[in-house]
Amino acid sequence: MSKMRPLVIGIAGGSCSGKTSVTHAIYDVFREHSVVVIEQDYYYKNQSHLTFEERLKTNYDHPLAFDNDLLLEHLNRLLQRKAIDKPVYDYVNHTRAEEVIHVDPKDVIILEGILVLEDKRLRDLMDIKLFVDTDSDLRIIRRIERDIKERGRTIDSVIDQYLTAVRPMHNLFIEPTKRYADVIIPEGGENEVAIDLMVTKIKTILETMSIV
Ligand SMILES: Nc1ncnc2c1ncn2[C@@H]1O[C@H](COP(=O)(O)OP(=O)(O)O)[C@@H](O)[C@H]1O
Ligand SMILES: Nc1ccn([C@@H]2O[C@H](COP(=O)(O)O)[C@@H](O)[C@H]2O)c(=O)n1
Repeated sequence: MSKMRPLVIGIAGGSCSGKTSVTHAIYDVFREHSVVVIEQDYYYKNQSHLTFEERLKTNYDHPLAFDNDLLLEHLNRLLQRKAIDKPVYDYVNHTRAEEVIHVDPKDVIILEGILVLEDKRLRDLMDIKLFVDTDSDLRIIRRIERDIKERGRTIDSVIDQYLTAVRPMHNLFIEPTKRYADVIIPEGGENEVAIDLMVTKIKTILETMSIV
C-alpha cells in the first residue's frame, strides 16, 4: 500500500441510474490494487429513536436525510490511512443496522450516492467526479422492480414515494449537481466505453502515484 494520499472518485446520479453498477465495474478492475467503496446510503441518519410509522414520513431524497458529518469524518480518516467502522443501512426498517463493517484504508476510495456531488465538503475531497445519467422512465421501472424485490415495498408505496419525494428532489437537488461532474456517463453500467475510459484514467493516476 502506498503512503500517498488515496485517490477519491465520486459517483453521483439519480436513484437506479446505475451508480452501483458503474462502481462495481470499476471496483472489479482495481480490487487487486486496494480499493474501498463507501455508499452514501449507508450514512442515512440513524432513526432508531423513531417509530416505524414516523420513519415512513422521512424524505430520503433530501440532503438533510444524510449524516454527511459522519461520512466526512470517515472519509478524512481513510485519507489519513486510518481504519473506519462503516455503518450498515437497513432499507426495510428505514434505519441504521446494529452491525458495522470494519474498513481498512485503501489506495482508492469510491464514494457513490445520489447526493455525493451536492455537498461541497464532499466534492472538495474528490479527484474524479462522475454523474451517471439515465432517463427517468428507465429509472422508475428499475426502482419498482428493485424496491419490491429487495426493499420490501409495495407498488403503491413506490409510486407514491416517487411522485412526492424522489422525482421532485431529483429535479431540485440531484440533477443540478451534473454541472460539477468531470464526466457524465449515460446508461450507467452498460456503458463499456465510458467505463474503459475511466479505468484508463484511474490507471494513469495510480501509475503517477507509483501504485500500479
Ligand atoms: N443497464 C441496465 N439495464 C437493466 N437494469 C439495470 C441496468 N443497470 C442497472 N440495472 C438494475 O437497476 C437497479 C438499480 O441499479 P444500480 O446500479 O443499483 O443503480 P443505483 O446504484 O444508481 O441505484 C438494479 O436492480 C440493477 O440490476
Ligand atoms: N429508508 C430509505 C432510504 C432510502 N430510500 C431511497 O433510496 C434511494 C437511494 O438509493 P439508490 O440505490 O436508489 O441510489 C433514494 O432515492 C431514497 O428514496 C428509501 O426508499 N428508503
